[in-house]
Amino acid sequence: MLQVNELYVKYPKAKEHALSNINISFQKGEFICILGKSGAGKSTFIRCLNGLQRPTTGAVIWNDKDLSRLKEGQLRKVRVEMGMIFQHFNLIPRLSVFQNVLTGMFGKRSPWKNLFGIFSQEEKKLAISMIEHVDLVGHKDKRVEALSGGQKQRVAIARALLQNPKVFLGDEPVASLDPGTANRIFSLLQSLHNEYDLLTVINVHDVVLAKQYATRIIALKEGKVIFDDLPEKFTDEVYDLVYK
Ligand SMILES: Nc1ncnc2c1ncn2[C@@H]1O[C@H](COP(=O)(O)OP(=O)(O)OP(=O)(O)O)[C@@H](O)[C@H]1O
Repeated sequence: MLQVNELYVKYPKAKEHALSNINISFQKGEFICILGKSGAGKSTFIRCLNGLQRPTTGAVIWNDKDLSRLKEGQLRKVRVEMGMIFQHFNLIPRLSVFQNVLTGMFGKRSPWKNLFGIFSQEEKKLAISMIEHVDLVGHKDKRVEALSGGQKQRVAIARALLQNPKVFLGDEPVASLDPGTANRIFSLLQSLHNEYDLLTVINVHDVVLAKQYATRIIALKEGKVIFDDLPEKFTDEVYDLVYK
């Protein structure tokens, strides 16, 4: 479904590659957690999957298209199929929950409709159903800046879902949340993953969360894959290898 071939990324002026020789195949239905120390390359990797980061060499193949060869306009279309959530939510703080969720449709509509905020009844209904899905109905008209971190991440999840994505990507989506809230967000992601039959790929610091929710764990160290297997195979010895 999504494939990474001989992927290398080197940032301008950096001495070392941020990612080296990554070869991975992802299948629909997998719930994958990416682990690794700070600076291991997790964020760079996840951003390569939807073309936010261009590889220096190598390919990211999505439905027979090599994303690294697409122009920015073509990439934007592909990104509609890949919902993404972030550590700092990337919402518009002064807009309401409802307005923020509606922006998830922007990639599919004409720019002038977006500019004037014109949405059909059907589009509005869909946005409301996503807000229900993430359990925020009572907060629909509140400004996002008035919400808690966990609620903000729920808004971001609803916005990403409104794109009707096939892939769900998360770049440290629970790093700013307390452990209980982080667990509830992962539980929500897991149930949406199952309901919408997605491929989910999430970077996470918390090994316990990864082992609880992932169907497959990939660990990076210094830009290389050093573990790619079932969560139960992620033993204490592997932990030491990854984090020491
Ligand atoms: N824009 C950039 N310019 C130069 N170097 C960068 C840039 N972004 C990341 N790097 C470097 O690339 C390497 C991988 O960074 P990346 O952010 O992908 O790691 P990470 O595993 O996501 O780290 P963290 O958990 O701290 O977010 C690091 O050495 C980092 O310093």
